[in-house]
Amino acid sequence: MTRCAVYGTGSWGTAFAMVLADAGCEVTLWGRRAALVDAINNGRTNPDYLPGVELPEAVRATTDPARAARDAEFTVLAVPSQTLRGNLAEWAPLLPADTILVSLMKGVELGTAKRMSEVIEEVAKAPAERVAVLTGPNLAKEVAARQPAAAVVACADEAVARRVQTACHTAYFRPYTNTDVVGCELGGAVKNVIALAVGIATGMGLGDNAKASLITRGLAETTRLGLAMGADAHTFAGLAGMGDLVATCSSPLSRNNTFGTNLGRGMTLQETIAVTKQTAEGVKSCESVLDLARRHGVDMPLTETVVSIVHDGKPPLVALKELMARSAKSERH
Ligand SMILES: NC(=O)c1ccc[n+]([C@@H]2O[C@H](COP(=O)([O-])OP(=O)(O)OC[C@H]3O[C@@H](n4cnc5c(N)ncnc54)[C@H](O)[C@@H]3O)[C@@H](O)[C@H]2O)c1
Ligand SMILES: O=P(O)(O)OC[C@H](O)CO
Repeated sequence: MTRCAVYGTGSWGTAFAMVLADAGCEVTLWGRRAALVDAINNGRTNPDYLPGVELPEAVRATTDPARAARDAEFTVLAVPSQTLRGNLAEWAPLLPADTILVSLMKGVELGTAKRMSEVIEEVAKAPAERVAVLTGPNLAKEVAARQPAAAVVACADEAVARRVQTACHTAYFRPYTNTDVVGCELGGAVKNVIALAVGIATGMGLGDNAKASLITRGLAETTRLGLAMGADAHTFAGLAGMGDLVATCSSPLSRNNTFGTNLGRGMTLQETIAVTKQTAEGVKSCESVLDLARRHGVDMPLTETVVSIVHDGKPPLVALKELMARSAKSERH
């Protein structure tokens, strides 16, 4: 039986562990808290992140990272993007030498502006051919309810992407493969920033025309950044780009979208953080995405606007007026 280790017992780590188990794998989840690990092993639930969902028998949990790593053909990483480097430095010496590392994360590291696969390669000293990324429109609660979804597995080595695809293919979860790792990762990270913008628009009471315009122009600036970084433009029309933008920007299940809605309704950043129980990656990654854009000389006005509202306290109404007053442009700009 294929052995998988999943590091992170949050909503997506747990939901993806279920997918792997349903696809026939034996999964060990690593979690920080003994009480949660105990609830998973003895109660067959994750009451903190997926209450009411019964976990398959093939999902077990441990607080021991070495035990999780044992004989893992696939090592899946599902912790917040900004803690990955520190977490993986601890786990890397425990991992089997030939394990395939799979990133579920949708963020860009603050300070270095590195994508998660780059952090993994660096910290685990793994070649790109052993690092895969799984992304796409995958709201954890829907996947945990076994509602149909498609995803993308990206890896520089297509054969490795196919191995990951086989390990997580179920009747309700349909992964495609792609070799454009840069494009797939950027699609996942930048959509969180655009979901903040759409959420803010919702909170301000703006209409569907405004939201559709944000989604579309958000995709345009994601694609511009991607092309400057060597990604394939087609990726952004796929599940990692358009697909994830549509899911995240239209679903109240999205933490980024909800975070933006609260800000748009007039909550302060501190108040919004206080009511947000899970990881909303865009809050930190908007700054690292803007950093990436500047490093590559790419204009990303929506990302810049989100940073100015979230981190510089610009009132959303002022930001909206400024965006609308930008000089007229060709759509292909
Ligand atoms: N939830 C989703 O629907 C979803 C879907 C696709 C991708 N993702 C991505 O998956 C990644 C994980 O998100 P999530 O939804 O599981 O988040 P979450 O907030 O539900 O869970 C995060 C997990 O990381 C753990 N954690 C927090 N700080 C930590 C630290 N310092 N060290 C070790 N562990 C720590 C938490 O205890 C928790 O188990 C994010 O990058 C997110 O964008 C989430
Ligand atoms: O809840 P969010 O905003 O982190 O979005 C979850 C997933 O990334 C959707 O694909």
